[in-house]
Amino acid sequence: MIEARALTKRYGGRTAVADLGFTVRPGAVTGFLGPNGAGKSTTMRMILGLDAPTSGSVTVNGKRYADHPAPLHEVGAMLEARAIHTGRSARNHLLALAATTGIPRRRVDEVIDIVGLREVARKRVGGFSLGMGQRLGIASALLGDPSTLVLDEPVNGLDPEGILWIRNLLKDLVAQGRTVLLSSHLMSEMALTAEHLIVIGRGRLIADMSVADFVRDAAGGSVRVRTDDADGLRRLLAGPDVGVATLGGGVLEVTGLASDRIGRIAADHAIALAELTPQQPSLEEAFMELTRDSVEFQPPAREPEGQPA
Ligand SMILES: Nc1ncnc2c1ncn2[C@@H]1O[C@H](COP(=O)(O)OP(=O)(O)OP(=O)(O)O)[C@@H](O)[C@H]1O
Repeated sequence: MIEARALTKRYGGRTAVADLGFTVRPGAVTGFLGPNGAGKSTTMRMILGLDAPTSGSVTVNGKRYADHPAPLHEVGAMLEARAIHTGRSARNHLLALAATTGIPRRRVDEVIDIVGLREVARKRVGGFSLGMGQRLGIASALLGDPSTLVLDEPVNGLDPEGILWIRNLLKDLVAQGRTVLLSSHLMSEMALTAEHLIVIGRGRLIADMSVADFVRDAAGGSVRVRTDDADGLRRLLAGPDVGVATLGGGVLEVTGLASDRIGRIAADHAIALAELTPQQPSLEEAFMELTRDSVEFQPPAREPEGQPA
């Protein structure tokens, strides 16, 4: 369990994290999302005691990281997957890490098996692919058998097979009752991996919700309708909460009415429809909409096309 309370970090005059409060619970993968520079890495560093909060607090299993007598048994982390001495074998790297933290040698072979590196465990890490490096990073995080895992962009640069592997591993880890916090800037990836989302922008909390709620909220799109009688249908659809944009070529874009209702109104008035297509915004678009006001650099706003005055 990770709990942040009024967590704030300032670097000089710059506020990286501002008054952040959230709880990451066991048993579900929690995605930590935000545009570049939102403060994800800073927050993760504070969880792991690598950076001190300017004010507020963040605890793992009820205590600050530094107050745990054996923190590696409480929380495992992967911040930079490739920051590993390249001359050593994967096994020797893990053995050295285990030796300095009082973890038994047999745990090294266990984690090597969990991450599927047994075949290459005696090879030099310098020759590892990005995917193998990520597996080794996760093996290091699991070494102390921690109840909480903090992973910064673990799927970055991985091929589809590697992404699927991490996704399944994380599901297994939370099924064992662990707490997993996983950062990403890709909503589409998160929707497949996480069950809960914490979204931040400019260091502040924007959303703390289930992925199911996010997907449901994102589904409020428009409906594209094509007909030879666009003007007639437009008049019939008009209403206080309905928006109808004429896109040309007999195409209307309707908001505020479901497609089945539009089809029924057209049928009742004998208007033939050539097309009736609900337009769902992608999760990525919904995420960008949610964080729109908090991205650091924005392109100039575009005027919507064909919008009636
Ligand atoms: N050591 C530092 N000194 C000064 N400013 C910093 C430092 N670390 C981070 N920042 C600033 O704090 C803000 C948050 O950065 P952070 O790296 O936590 O964001 P992020 O969400 O992890 O972004 P990204 O997805 O790009 O990694 C940024 O504006 C960044 O420039």
